[in-house]
Amino acid sequence: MSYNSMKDLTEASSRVHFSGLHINMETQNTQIEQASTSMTGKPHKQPFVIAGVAGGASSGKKTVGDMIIDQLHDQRVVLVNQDSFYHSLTPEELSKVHDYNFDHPDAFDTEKLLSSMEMLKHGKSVDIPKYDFKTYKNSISRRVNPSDVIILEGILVFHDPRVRDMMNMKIFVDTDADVRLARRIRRDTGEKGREIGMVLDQYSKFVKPSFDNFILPTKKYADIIIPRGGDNHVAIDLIVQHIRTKLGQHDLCKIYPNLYVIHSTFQIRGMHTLIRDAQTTKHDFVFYSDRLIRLVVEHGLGHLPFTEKQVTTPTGSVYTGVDFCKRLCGVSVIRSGESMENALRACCKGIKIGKILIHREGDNGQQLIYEKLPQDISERHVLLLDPILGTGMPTHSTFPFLVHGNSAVQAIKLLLKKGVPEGNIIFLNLISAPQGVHVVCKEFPKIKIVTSEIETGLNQEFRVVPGMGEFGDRNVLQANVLKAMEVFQSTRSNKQIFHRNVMLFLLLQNLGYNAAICKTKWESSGGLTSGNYEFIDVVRSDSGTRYFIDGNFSGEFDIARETKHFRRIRQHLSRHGGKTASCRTSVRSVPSLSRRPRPPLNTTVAISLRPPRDSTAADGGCWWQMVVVENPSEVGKEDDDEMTILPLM
Ligand SMILES: Nc1ncnc2c1ncn2[C@@H]1O[C@H](COP(=O)(O)OP(=O)(O)O)[C@@H](O)[C@H]1O
Ligand SMILES: Nc1ccn([C@@H]2O[C@H](COP(=O)(O)O)[C@@H](O)[C@H]2O)c(=O)n1
Repeated sequence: MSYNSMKDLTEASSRVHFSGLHINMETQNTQIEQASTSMTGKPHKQPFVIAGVAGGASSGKKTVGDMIIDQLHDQRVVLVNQDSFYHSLTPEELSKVHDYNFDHPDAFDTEKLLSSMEMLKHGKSVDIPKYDFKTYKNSISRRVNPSDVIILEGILVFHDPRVRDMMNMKIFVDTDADVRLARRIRRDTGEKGREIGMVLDQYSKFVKPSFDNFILPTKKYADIIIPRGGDNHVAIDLIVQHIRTKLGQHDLCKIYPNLYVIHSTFQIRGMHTLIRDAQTTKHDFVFYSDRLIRLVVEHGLGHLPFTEKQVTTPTGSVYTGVDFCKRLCGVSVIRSGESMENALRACCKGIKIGKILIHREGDNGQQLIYEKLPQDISERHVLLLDPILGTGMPTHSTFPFLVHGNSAVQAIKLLLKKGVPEGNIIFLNLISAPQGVHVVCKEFPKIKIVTSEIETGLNQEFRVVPGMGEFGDRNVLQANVLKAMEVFQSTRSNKQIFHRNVMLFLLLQNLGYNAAICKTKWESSGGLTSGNYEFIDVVRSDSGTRYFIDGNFSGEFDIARETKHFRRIRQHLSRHGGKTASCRTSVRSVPSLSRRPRPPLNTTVAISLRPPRDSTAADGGCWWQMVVVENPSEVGKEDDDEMTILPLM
């Protein structure tokens, strides 16, 4: 299997991959062949398989090509014949046609063949000439559109190395010379209306010598040699199976044999759709991401070594099976990796799980690594857990500030330092960016990466796209808050007790968050009514990101007379947690709110929408007030997105 160059394949591998339903099109005798885009309307990706079929004239190349197309009836396949690229004969050549060698490489316009294949390979339609064996000319063309599989068939398709290198699969049809000659006589005297004497003359003068000199020597380039051509159904079945496998794989899997993307089904795509949707509820996010993680974990466990084991069944029969590998452990990269621990524990009862925390310190991006790993880790197989593989940048890279992805490289290096053999590490991701895959697979070729989807890439902020947001934040904190809410449901009516319980629960889980009850109180002044507000202030210990947890956030905004504007804000706040900035935006979307001073960047913001007693500032009945509480610990930080609001309805 080879792409034109490694660079081509690397580029292709960063693109969106889609495997799904395809339109079956007629591949011959049509003026327009194949649709240019898949049914999704997405841009065409590089064809996955360019199969070259070579062999002597009348060996059955076209027959084999047609049989492959027939079996790949649910895929978009196109057959291109090398015959289409025969040079048209000049009047002079035509006058001495018996002396013309049609079996010599120079008889073909190989440059045109190459450029046409390049076009198809890069997803562009191309006009391919039609050759007329009676007039010895190519006049009209047929439009061929790009497809997922391109089959190029012809006596000399393996001759030019540039054409050969475009092929992912090379097939040589090996049919006995006498069979080929018999078929040729029948074809040339019948279809082409030639004299038998002329056919035999051409055979001995050009066809046979060229076969021996140019065609047979290319047999060595073949990946598969098919004896008996179209009669060999087993060989054709195997070829079709291989093409199907390749079509279902991500391009990156072709570069890195240590990368495994779990087989995608519509069920899996459905779960991905749910967890990637920013509107998905916390419950659904946790539930479906957990289901997907279990699949990744199970797939990863499948890569562990096993020993054969026989057991006796209750019927007294002997069952020959396998025994799981016992010496294994999990290691989660804190914090997002912790969200995978439950799934691992569910699959491997009592498994030891270590932790690695890569902590960024200061603006120079200097990293500190904390670890708590099993003492005998060097003797274990390690399932390294991190749901998102992002940049994969190694340390001292151009982007020292990036912790995501970098953490993967750092964590692996630490495991190696602890004596874990590289081949004993299985890195489990839920989603992986191609950039991170390149870095990890290149630097650690013996590590296996198991993931459920490969992403399109990274955006300008080096975040994985399409991605699913900060996984750890969406999952670990939310999962624990949800758990706490469930546990302390009975105290929910008393907000003070409920908040204290949830706060203590979070602290006791040792999640790497600091939590405190935060109370704000304000006096009435300048049109604002006095009031107070309480929430749980959660701060991520490493990055300092703040979260604002309120057991009944939307309840704060319940008023008797809701207006359209008011409802819009309330819905926005109750649907999902938003960054401070988006919260401000929505507040600003109400005209009178926007006239109020914008809170400074270094403050914690509490927003209350209770009607001020003496207010005349009504937006069609919507009263509001905004309270800005200075947060001394945040002074100096100018990050607008430091605080995230997680309303819990
Ligand atoms: N296995 C086969 N048994 C009988 N006839 C065959 C077989 N394979 C091909 N043929 C016939 O031989 C001729 C040449 O086959 P084709 O597939 O066009 O060969 P090529 O493309 O190598 O020139 C065609 O008439 C075809 O029908
Ligand atoms: N005008 C022509 C052009 C080509 N040939 C013969 O066709 C054979 C290649 O076609 P296949 O379909 O069999 O691959 C080759 O052997 C040429 O001699 C011809 O006779 N006249």
